[in-house]
Parts: sequence; C-alpha cells; structure tokens
Amino acid sequence: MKYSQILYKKVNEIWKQTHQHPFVVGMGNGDLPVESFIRYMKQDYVFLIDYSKLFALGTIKARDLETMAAFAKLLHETLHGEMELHRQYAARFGITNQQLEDTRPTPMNLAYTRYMLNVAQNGSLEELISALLPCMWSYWEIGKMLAENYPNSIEHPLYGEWIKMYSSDEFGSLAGWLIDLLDNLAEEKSERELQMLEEHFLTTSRFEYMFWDMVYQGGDWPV
Ligand SMILES: Cc1ncc(CO)c(N)n1
Repeated sequence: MKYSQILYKKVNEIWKQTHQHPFVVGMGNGDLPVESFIRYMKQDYVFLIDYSKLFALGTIKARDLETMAAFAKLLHETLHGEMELHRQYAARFGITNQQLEDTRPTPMNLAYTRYMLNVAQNGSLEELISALLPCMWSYWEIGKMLAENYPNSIEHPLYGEWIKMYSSDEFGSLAGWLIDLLDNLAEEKSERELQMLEEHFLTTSRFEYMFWDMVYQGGDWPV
C-alpha cells in the first residue's frame, strides 16, 4: 500500500468530521450564513499569505530542478489563483485588498500557520510536504464531495465559485503531484522518520477541522 494511502486511512475519521461540519455542509446546501463566509474569506486570505511561504521553502529544499519548478508553480497558483478568488469575493462585499491583508489572524489561524512554518523552516522536505499535504488534499476532497453530493452547489451565486475551484481537475492535479512526491520520498525513509511525517499529517488534518470550526463559531482574541 502506498504511504499516502496509509495516511489517508489514518485521517479518515478526521476528514469525515470535516465533511460533516456545518460550515462545509452549508456551502453545499447554500444555508451557510454570508457573515460566516466573509469571516472565512478574511481569515483564509491571511492564512494563504503564510501558507504560500511553504511553497517558497519547498523550492529551496527541493533536490532537483523539476521539483523546484513545481513548488514555484504552486506558489504562483496560490498568490494569483486562490488569493484572487478571495479578492474577487471581497470586492463583492466592498472589502478592499488592503482590508483583506490587514485582517488580524485569530489564535487558531496563527497556531496553524506557525506550526506549518516551523516544520517547513526547521524540517526536511518530506516533513514540509507531510504538513502541507492535508491542506491541498482535504480541500480537493471537500470540493469533490460538495460537487457530487450537492449537484446544484457549483451554480450557487456565492459558494459556487469556491466549489468549482477546489473540485476542479486543475486543483486536483496539483494535489496529486504532491501526493506522488510524498510517496516517492517516503520509500527511502526509516520507520521512525515515517512516524514523524505521519504526526505532521495528522496534526494539520486536525488543524484543518479546527479552521472550519473557528470561522463558523467566530473564535477570536479576547480583546
Ligand atoms: C485553511 C486552508 N487550508 C487549505 C487551503 C487550501 O489552499 C486553504 N485555502 N485554506
């Protein structure tokens, strides 16, 4: 069994809970309050600023030109693709790009990005990928689940664009490349090293659930 399939089985329960979270289900059936989505868009924008740095670090840690170029492409896609979706959404609500950028990350958002950046800056390329992969893979799974379970969801005037992006073959091919890369790199790893990669994969899978819950519940700093 491929290492990624082993990891997928280990996070199955966590990802299933994410698929059943009211924020995610609300995007599918259209019941998600707009205020929750605006909070998500703002928090996710500042998340993506730090998240994109992982791809830059991946280019630095890459051991061959092809992998360097792929991480550079992921950096570009994040800064100009995913973040542009948020900027377009924000404009519909009269929120400027500067206002998006000035969003103060919640404690949970900060904990998530700092965990990933710490792994990416101090760990191996394999550790960076194992921390990063649940972000892309779980979003692809959520996008596909919503498009399949709620056929009209991609036509929703607000949430449709989000579902289209994350269920797309283009986003899936980027996630698939990262999955294959981890599988290739895992072949040469010791049991102890694989245990460390698994811990990162589980931790950021849990952070993904917590991020949906934070934007749904509105958790923030006391003052
Ligand atoms: C919190 C979070 N995780 C993953 C992704 C996928 O890019 C995202 N945009 N935001």
